[in-house]
Amino acid sequence: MNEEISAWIGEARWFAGKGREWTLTSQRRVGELPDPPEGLRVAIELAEVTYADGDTELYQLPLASYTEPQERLAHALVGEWDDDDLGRVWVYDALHDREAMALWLRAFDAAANATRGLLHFHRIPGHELDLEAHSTLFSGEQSNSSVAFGDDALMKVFRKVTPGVNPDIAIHHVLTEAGSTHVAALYGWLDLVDEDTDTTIQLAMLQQFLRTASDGWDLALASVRNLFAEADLHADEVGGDFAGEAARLGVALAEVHADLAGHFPVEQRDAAALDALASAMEGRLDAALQVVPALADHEAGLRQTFDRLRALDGVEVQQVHGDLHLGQTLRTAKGWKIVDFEGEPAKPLAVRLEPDSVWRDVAGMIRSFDYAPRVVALTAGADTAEAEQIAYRATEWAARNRQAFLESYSAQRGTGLDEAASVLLDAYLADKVVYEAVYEARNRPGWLSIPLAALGDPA
Ligand SMILES: Nc1ncnc2c1ncn2[C@@H]1O[C@H](COP(=O)(O)OP(=O)(O)O)[C@@H](O)[C@H]1O
Ligand SMILES: O=P(O)(O)O[C@H]1O[C@H](CO)[C@@H](O[C@H]2O[C@H](CO)[C@@H](O)[C@H](O)[C@H]2O)[C@H](O)[C@H]1O
Repeated sequence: MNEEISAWIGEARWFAGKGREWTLTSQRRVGELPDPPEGLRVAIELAEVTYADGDTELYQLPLASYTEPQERLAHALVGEWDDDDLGRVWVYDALHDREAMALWLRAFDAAANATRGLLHFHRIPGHELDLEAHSTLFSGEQSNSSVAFGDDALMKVFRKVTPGVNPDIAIHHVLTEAGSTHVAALYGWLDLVDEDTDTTIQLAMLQQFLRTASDGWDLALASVRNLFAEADLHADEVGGDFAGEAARLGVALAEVHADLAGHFPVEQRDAAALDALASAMEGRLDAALQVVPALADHEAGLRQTFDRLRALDGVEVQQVHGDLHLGQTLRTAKGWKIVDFEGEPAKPLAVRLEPDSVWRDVAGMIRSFDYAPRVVALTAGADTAEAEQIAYRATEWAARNRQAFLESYSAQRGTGLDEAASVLLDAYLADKVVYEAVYEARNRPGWLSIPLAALGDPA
């Protein structure tokens, strides 16, 4: 059984340890969903993975064990073994299984704030769940697993879990209660509460499903393709101009930042904190240079950018998104929504809840405005003459949308981009480019030229 579970984890999209040496060091059942039909058990298990260097990670595995094989779930089979209680069982990834997901939804609905053993189901009043809705598991490269229930609700099951507050739930909770129009409303969440060890692990989040929304990244790519198809026109002249949307995104982000500032602590950090921030950025550059040697051509300029932080007196910090890019935005008929407030998955939970500068989020979005035209240009396959023209237009598209976004963000916030803010923004932009260079080298080497191009010509 352990080998089958290990093989399945190793292949899973959400497993963060691909390419590293690891073993499954423990697995425990922490709860079962109530009222299953005869011949089915839906259990939530936690699997501990230990890496060769001693690091450990905990993964959530919701498993549906049937006493009969289920042909319809053949694609989601984890394994087949003898179980102490049920005898021979066929075990499937429960998220693919409509029967199992219906039980999960009913458990959320059963009673406000019900407790089932260690599992605590929390509900926010005000929305009646559609219990007849069929579940559909989202496909795609995601860190977690999301399941839609008809067009009513979306449940995100966190895969890599750690004790403590999950920022995605905490932030959605606060913004929902604040009546923010820029997030999908939170309907509920599931905690695993271990009173013996006094720890809580947040396992899942149930929220409004934005069924008709379009992904911001896809919309941006469509706009760029429109521009590239019109050889003689400029970004402001083609039908698919994105600047209006970029401006609306700026307003949405400023409003979200204002709501977050109203409900989480806002702190003033001194010059020593800025020194530490600059050192952290330099440290990330040092590590990145080992992975992407081409960064060495830009090292001096990057170090100067980080160093400029040390000349500032202080910085205001607050709760931010932490990992913002166009792929975390959804355009609905009613405006832009921002999703996935989990922060950078690679960072520990406690760090992700630490306040940061709003300019980190602004930098994240600006990087996306640079990526979109360059991604289209990379796949355009143009000859040399055309490539020059396309590169020019890519720069034009990025600059136009960056400006529209920044202007509307600053206007909504009521503060312009003063000198201190420019220094911060430049540092966060540089830090993100360094992060992206490593990300692309590891995950999409064909796209490494995108962050490198953002650093300009080598010094
Ligand atoms: N409330 C929602 N309604 C519809 N789609 C959503 C909603 N929230 C997120 N999504 C989409 O689901 C996918 C995964 O969401 P995300 O929060 O980024 O998950 P992950 O943590 O797994 O990266 C993304 O494509 C996102 O656009
Ligand atoms: O969505 P995640 O939190 O998993 O973020 C990671 O993957 C992103 C890619 O999907 C990556 O974003 C980079 O590529 C995007 C285009 O695919 C681009 O819009 C972003 O600006 C760029 O940073 C992100 O960096 C990484 O953390």
